[in-house]
Amino acid sequence: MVPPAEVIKRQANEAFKAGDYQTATALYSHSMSLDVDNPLHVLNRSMSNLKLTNWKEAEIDATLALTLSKKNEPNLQKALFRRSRARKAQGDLAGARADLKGYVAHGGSQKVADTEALTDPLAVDVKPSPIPTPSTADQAGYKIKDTVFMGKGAFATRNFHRGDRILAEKPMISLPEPSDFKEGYQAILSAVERLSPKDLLRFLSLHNGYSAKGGNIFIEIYRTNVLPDGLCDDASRFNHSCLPNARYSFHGDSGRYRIFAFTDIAIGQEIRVSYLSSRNVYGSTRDERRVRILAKLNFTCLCDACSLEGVTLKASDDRRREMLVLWERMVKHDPRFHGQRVINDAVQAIRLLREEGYAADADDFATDAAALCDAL
Ligand SMILES: C[S@@+](CC[C@H](N)C(=O)[O-])C[C@H]1O[C@@H](n2cnc3c(N)ncnc32)[C@H](O)[C@@H]1O
Repeated sequence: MVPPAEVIKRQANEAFKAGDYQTATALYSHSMSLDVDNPLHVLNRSMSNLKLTNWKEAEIDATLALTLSKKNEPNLQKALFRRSRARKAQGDLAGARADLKGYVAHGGSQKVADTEALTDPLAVDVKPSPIPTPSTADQAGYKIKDTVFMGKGAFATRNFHRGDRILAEKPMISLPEPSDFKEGYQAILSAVERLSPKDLLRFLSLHNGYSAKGGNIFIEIYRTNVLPDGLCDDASRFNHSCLPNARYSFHGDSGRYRIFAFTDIAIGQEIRVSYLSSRNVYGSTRDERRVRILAKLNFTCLCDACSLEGVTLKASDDRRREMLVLWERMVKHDPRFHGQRVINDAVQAIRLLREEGYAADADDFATDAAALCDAL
């Protein structure tokens, strides 16, 4: 298995070769953080910072590379050479000259040093990085930004009506649910290794909910953000709520994840989906949901329903307990004997869903009641 830091550095080098220095610099920052004692990451980042004319950052990177390189002569030469260019560009001519001297002392070419001393760093070929294309989010009517307690989340930038489609996004990684973990593990690593440098950077910027436990960063990020059949850039940013105002589903024909509004959603409101299947949400008490979410997803739910206390929490738990009983009774009803009772149960369940502020699944109860009555 190639260590994640190596995979990331390799893709950073690809971005660098393609002239995408922004992506390269950001990827080197990630690879450095995973392999802190290896000077190559920061040495390479000093070069991409030079390309971006980030002189101060390039100087700092080269200085760190010098410290980490110890007695590695080729690295020392490169670091001193790069730092001399960064220093010269900042007007520190004495510092730049001293670095070039050091470069020669560590085996660098005197002729190259003499030429460098005369070169104007601003005249060095600096290719502009490609202009970023607007993300799906900018066009769709939602914005990914910081929440108070849940990291980032998606917020409406226009009013949505119930039933509106909020997002349709092709997954960055599409993988069927693995049948066994070992096989899944390898498939995830291979899929991450195949990502383009830009997608790898997007992947690495996703939330990691498992980092405190160590392990492989690719697997951790994948586990935190995976939807039933893959992982998306934007869809994976929508937070969970036990009172969701939207839902996601995979649309096989277009190969896209789609998110639809369950309720009207006003500008500025956070759009939240449910990570659990419906009955596990509307049919469970706060404590049951917390246990399930912690075990399956490794976080403690802080949604509005889970943040209730005292009598309002008890009322919510009671409603959800009753909804589960109604649901279980409905599926067990024999329509030949219990036609009216089925309808009463469906009406009561829908009333409880409304009281709870749970916008989904009323149609499930209604459809089941209709199907049972039809069988009478
Ligand atoms: C798929 S990510 C969602 C986007 C994430 N908030 C981010 O910053 O990118 C899942 C993570 O978001 C946070 N999260 C989502 N819903 C939450 C909730 N209801 N309560 C607390 N944290 C939540 C948890 O840290 C979880 O591991």
